[in-house]
Amino acid sequence: MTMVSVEDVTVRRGRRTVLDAASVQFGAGRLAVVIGPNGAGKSTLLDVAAGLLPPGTGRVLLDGQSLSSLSRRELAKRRAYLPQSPQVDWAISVERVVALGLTAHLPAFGGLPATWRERIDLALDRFDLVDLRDRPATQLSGGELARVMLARATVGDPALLIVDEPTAGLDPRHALDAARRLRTLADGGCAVIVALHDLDLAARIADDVVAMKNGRIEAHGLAETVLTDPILSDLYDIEARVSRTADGATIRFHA
Ligand SMILES: Nc1ncnc2c1ncn2[C@@H]1O[C@H](COP(=O)(O)OP(=O)(O)OP(=O)(O)O)[C@@H](O)[C@H]1O
Repeated sequence: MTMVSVEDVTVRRGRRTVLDAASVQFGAGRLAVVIGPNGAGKSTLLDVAAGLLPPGTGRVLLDGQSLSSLSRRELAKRRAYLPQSPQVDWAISVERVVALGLTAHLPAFGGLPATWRERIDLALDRFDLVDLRDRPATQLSGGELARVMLARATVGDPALLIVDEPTAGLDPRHALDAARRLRTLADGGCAVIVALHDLDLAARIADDVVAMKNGRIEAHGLAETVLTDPILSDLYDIEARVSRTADGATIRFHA
């Protein structure tokens, strides 16, 4: 079943068209990576798919229902969204930040049910945060905070997870680890949409790739059909060479 369907969506910012008649579908149990140069419109597409930016024209459906018809709580229960460079504005413990990811699922009043505590423990463990649970989130390194935000986004087991550059600032071990977690979530049935600049990582984890440039979707489909020399060379205006490896591909650019 298709989870998210972006249908002929155009978004304008001022006089500029930053998303131009974009149509693409994201399926349950699949991990789609959105690639493209700076300013291509990746974050705009993610914002539209997350229901955070209303399309100027066109529509976005989640399991056949228009996103604009869903209540904010219903949307928050079903999809999690993690923006590029998220911030924490005041001192709050790591554990509390992760617990915020459950807000839409919890009763509006009363204590935290025990089952949800287990979920928080699991999320902390998954992202290697157990030792940091009582630390103020304002006192973490950029990479530690990125892991906390991934834990928050995934603690409620969303059906749709949208993540903008989740590995920026992560060291190689934690970047690979975060990418594997996203892969595992997709394998468990979640529709995962990730914007990534790291194309080698994209080749490792993606089922599908959406290639964007100048607000347009230039190509989309199975990762191996999009991550090719001609498509990447056109996309980035620099010669690209893709070498297939056992667990994905290595992509090199030549000036
Ligand atoms: N709030 C805004 N007002 C006006 N223009 C904007 C706004 N946000 C984004 N844009 C423009 O829209 C275009 C697409 O931006 P977007 O953030 O979607 O690109 P991106 O592919 O995610 O880029 P990057 O790889 O640099 O994160 C860019 O040209 C950007 O300057």
